[in-house]
Amino acid sequence: MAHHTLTASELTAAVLDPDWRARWCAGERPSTRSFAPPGTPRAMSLRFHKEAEALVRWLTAPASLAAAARLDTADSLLDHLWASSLQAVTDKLFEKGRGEEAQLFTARLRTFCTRLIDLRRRATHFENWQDVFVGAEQELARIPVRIGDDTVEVRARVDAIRIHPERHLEVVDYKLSQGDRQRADLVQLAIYAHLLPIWRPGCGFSGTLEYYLPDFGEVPVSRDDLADIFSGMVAPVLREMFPSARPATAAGAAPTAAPASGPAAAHSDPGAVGRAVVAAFRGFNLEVEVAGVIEGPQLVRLRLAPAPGVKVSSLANRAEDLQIPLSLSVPPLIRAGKGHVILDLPRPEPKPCLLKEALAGRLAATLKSPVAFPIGIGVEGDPVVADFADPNTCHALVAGSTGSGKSEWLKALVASLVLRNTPAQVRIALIDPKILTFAGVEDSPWLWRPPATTLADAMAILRAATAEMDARYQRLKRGGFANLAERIAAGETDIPFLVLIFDEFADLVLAGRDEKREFEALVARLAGMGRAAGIHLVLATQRPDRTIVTGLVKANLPLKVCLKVANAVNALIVLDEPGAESLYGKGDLLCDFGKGLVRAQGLFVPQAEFLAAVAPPRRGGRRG
Ligand SMILES: Nc1ncnc2c1ncn2[C@@H]1O[C@H](COP(=O)(O)OP(=O)(O)OP(=O)(O)O)[C@@H](O)[C@H]1O
Repeated sequence: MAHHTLTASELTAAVLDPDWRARWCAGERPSTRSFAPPGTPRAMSLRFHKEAEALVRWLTAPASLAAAARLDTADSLLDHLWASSLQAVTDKLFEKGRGEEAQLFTARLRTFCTRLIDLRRRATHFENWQDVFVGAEQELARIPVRIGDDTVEVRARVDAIRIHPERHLEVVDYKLSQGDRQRADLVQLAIYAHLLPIWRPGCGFSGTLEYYLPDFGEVPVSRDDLADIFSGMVAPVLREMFPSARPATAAGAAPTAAPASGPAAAHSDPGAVGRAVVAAFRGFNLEVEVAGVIEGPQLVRLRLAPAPGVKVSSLANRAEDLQIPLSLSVPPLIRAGKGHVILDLPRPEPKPCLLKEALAGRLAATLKSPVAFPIGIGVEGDPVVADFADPNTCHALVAGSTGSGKSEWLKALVASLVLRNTPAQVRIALIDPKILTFAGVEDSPWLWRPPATTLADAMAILRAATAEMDARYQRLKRGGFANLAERIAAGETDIPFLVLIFDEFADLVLAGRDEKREFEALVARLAGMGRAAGIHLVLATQRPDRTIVTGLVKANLPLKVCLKVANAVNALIVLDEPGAESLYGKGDLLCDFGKGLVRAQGLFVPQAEFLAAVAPPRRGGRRG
C-alpha cells in the first residue's frame, strides 16, 4: 500500500487550483503562498496567531486557571496580553515607524478579547476557560485519510478547538482578511473537520470562520455542510491525486466491517433491538447491518457492519438522536471496533458482578501474580484484569463522577488484594478524605498506616512511601536484586508489596501551589521508581478536569480506569477519547491499558463482605 503525505494547505491549493494540482501530480512541490489571503502581511498574521495561542494557553493552563477565570472583561484580557507581550510587539513596530500597523494589530487583538468574553457568556456553566477551549494551535500530525485501498497522511494545525453550547465541539479558523477567499477558507475548514474525528474517533466537529479585520465577523458552518464540502470538493480531488484509489469508496470512509466471528457469532440473531437500531439509523440515511449481538452483564453490544461509504463518525454523531427512537436515558456509546462498529445499549435489568462469584469462577485463574487484580467483567463475560507488576498497569488513575461507582471499584480492588494475600505479602495505605468509603477498616492487619482522612496525613503517607522506597532500593541493591518480585522469587519474603490508594486526590492538588508541587514531585518519584520496589499508586478523582489531572499526574499513571464522567471533555482528559460520559454509572467503565479501550463492569463487594475480608484473621484461620 502506497503512503503519501501532504499538508491541509497543499490539499486546499489542490482543490482550488487545477494548475497547482497538475504541477503537484507531475512531481513538483508548488508553493501554497499564493493561497494565503491577500491584504495582511504574513508576518502580522503569524504574530496574531501566536498572540491568540499564547493567550488561550494561559487562560486554560492549570497553573493560571483560577486567576484567568476571574478575567471577565475584554479590557482585563487585553491588559494581560499587553503586559505579557503586546506592548513589546507594538513598541517595536512604532520604533520602526510602523505605528499604523501597531494600532491595527492592537485593534484586532482587542476584538479577539471581546470575542472571548462573548464565548465566556455563551458557555453553559462557565467555571473556567477550559469550559470554552479544548485546545489552541492543535497539531494534527500525519492523520491517515483512507481513499479506497490507499492511505494519504494529511498534516494540519488548527487554530482552536472549542466547546460549543450543548457540548458540541467546533473547530475554529482565525482570519485576518476576507476578500474573495471565503471559498478557500471553507475548504480548509472542511478538511480540518474531516481530519479531527479520525484523530479523535467518536467526536464530530462543526466549524467557525472568525474574521478579525479588525471588526469581528463570523461564519458558522454546520457539521453536515462541512461534510458536504469535503465529499463534494475535496474527496474527488484526493482520488484524482492518488489514482490507485477505487472510485466506489469515498475518501475517509471506514473499512467495510467484517462479519462478527468468535463468541459474537453464537448470538448473531439481531433481534428486536438490532432491528430498532437499523431502522433508527436508516431514518438518517445511514445504512448498517447487525453482524452480531452480545449480552453483557449490564449492556447489550451490537456489532454493526456499515454500508460502504458510511463513516463511523457519521454513526457516532447520531448517538444523541438515537436516544429518542430507542427510548434511552443517555446516548448509546458508538465507536469503532475491530472490523465493525460497536454500539452498546443498556440491559433493562442489569446484573451486578459480584467479586466473590467472579473469584469462584474464571477470574481466579487469570490473576497470576500476587498483585494482579480485576478491573471488571468484560462485555463478553471475560474477566478484564491488570497487574501492578506489569509496567503498563503498575500505577492507576481512576476517574468518575459522583455515583459512578468509583469507591466501590476501589473497595473491590482492596478486597481482591487482601483475599489473595496475607498481610505479610501485601500492605495497603488508604487515603480517604470522604471518610466513609473505608470506614471500619482501621484494625485491618493489611493496612500499612492508619487510614488518612486529612491533607496533612495524606502528604505524610506519600513522604513515608518515598522514604520506604529509598530504603527498599538499598536492601534490593545489597541483595543483588533488580526488583522486589525477583527477591520474593529467591525466597526472601520479608518485604510486602505496598499499594497506596487515594479515594480523591483533588484536595492535594488544590491545596496550594507548594502542596501541589510537592504532591506532583512525590507522585512522579513513586511512579517512576516504585514498581521495582513493589510500591504502587492508585489515584482516584471525581473531578477529572485539567486542573486536577495535570499532564504530570496523567503521564505517570499508565493504567486509566474511567467510570461515568460528567462530559466528553472529562473523558478526553482521562482516556484521550470521548465516550465515558455515555457510560451508565454504577461500575460501568472504560479502561485503557495503552492498547485501545476496553469496556467492563466493575466488581461489587457488599459492605459486610468487604469488612469481613479486611478484618483481622480469626484464631486458627486466615480470615473472619
Ligand atoms: N460495580 C457495581 N455494581 C453494582 N452497583 C454498583 C457498582 N458500583 C457502584 N454501584 C452502585 O452505585 C452506588 C454509588 O457507587 P459509589 O459510592 O462507588 O460511587 P462514587 O463514584 O464513589 O461516588 P462518590 O464519589 O459520590 O462517592 C453504590 O452505592 C452502588 O449502589
